[in-house]
Amino acid sequence: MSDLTKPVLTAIGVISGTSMDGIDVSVVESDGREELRFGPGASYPYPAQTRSDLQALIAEPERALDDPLAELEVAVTGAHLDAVRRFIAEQGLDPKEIDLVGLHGQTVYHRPDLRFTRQLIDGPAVARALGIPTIDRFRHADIAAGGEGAPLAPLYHRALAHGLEQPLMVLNLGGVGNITYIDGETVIAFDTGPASAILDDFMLRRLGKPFDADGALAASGRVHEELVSAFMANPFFDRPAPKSLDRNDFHRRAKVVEALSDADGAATLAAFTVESVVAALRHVPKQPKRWLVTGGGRLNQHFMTRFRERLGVPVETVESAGWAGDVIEAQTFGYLAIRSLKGLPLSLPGTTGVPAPLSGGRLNLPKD
Ligand SMILES: Nc1ncnc2c1ncn2[C@@H]1O[C@H](COP(=O)(O)OP(=O)(O)OP(=O)(O)O)[C@@H](O)[C@H]1O
Ligand SMILES: CC(=O)N[C@H]1[C@@H]2OC[C@@H](O2)[C@@H](O)[C@@H]1O[C@H](C)C(=O)O
Repeated sequence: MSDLTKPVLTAIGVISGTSMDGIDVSVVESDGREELRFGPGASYPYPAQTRSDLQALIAEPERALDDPLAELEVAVTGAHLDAVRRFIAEQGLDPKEIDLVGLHGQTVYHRPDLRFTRQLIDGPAVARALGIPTIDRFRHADIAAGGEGAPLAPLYHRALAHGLEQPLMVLNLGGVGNITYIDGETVIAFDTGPASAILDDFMLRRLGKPFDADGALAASGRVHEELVSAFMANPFFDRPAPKSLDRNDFHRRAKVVEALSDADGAATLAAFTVESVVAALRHVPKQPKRWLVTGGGRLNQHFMTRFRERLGVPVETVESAGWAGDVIEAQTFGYLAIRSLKGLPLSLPGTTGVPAPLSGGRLNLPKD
């Protein structure tokens, strides 16, 4: 095992996001503060059976409250282990040079109001199998302290944004949307509302497709403005930050588009997402000078066009700042693993609502 007390560590970060499209893996080198270099990243799909078992669980996620989900956790952990092994082999990395692996795991149910969050991953098993220390359970300490437990990417966004013009808004369009507002020492973050997940579920239901490629269907439809207004009347959008969401929080309400055509339904759901992002401006002190968009939703041209029309300041993908949009979340959990090991905060009052800056994560040594 390497010397974990050295100032700069090399970590592999691993996450499977709420859209469950696969496992993202990336490598970062950092002192846990501003010093930051990132290497390659890659994504590995779940085995089909694991993915469909996860999808079945997500349809009734409250099961996670009293079911240990042991079998599914073994499958998810195995898929993570395979992904890390493949990544190390494909990238020609020397396992001895990897100090730490940060394992976010697969979120299956997130209910901060119940002080409950569940990510499937067995960090100790991965540490033993790889012979490398791992960090898992990134959200637990935050939730236990009364925080939202999410989003956790903001402190990584702050490190990336060092030296860029501010105030800067980073928007992650994953299954759920979340923003990080960065203005010097001020960091404000929260989940904005639905993003890709409601549109993905609609596409699957209506057309058997996993998502609306490039936003083409949404762009071809007509927005049902009354439904958008009714949706935006939800008190969530006025609720001050911090706030976080479960993947399925808006699904029942989004079913109101059921009577619309495929194109109009997609256009209306996309408009929900766009308006919920615009509503984020209610909860930040200044107008951002620039928005940088990450997450799979940045590839949806329709979203990007509508944001540019609605936000009135430059809106670009994170690639325009040299960041790697496909693996930024994996990098996040590599960086946060290093911070966890050093006892540095993973969340702040402005990012998750914890009473004071708080560290977290569980360290699993290979020989425990
Ligand atoms: N070419 C594309 N056109 C339109 N949408 C796309 C495209 N590629 C990906 N997406 C959208 O991005 C989604 C995946 O985004 P991402 O990988 O950021 O989600 P995630 O990391 O699982 O979510 P979260 O951040 O909520 O955990 C897909 O489900 C799809 O909706
Ligand atoms: C509980 C959970 O897994 N939340 C995810 C999800 O996906 C996007 C948004 O909702 C964000 O809150 C979070 O992920 C990112 C990586 C975060 O913690 O910053």
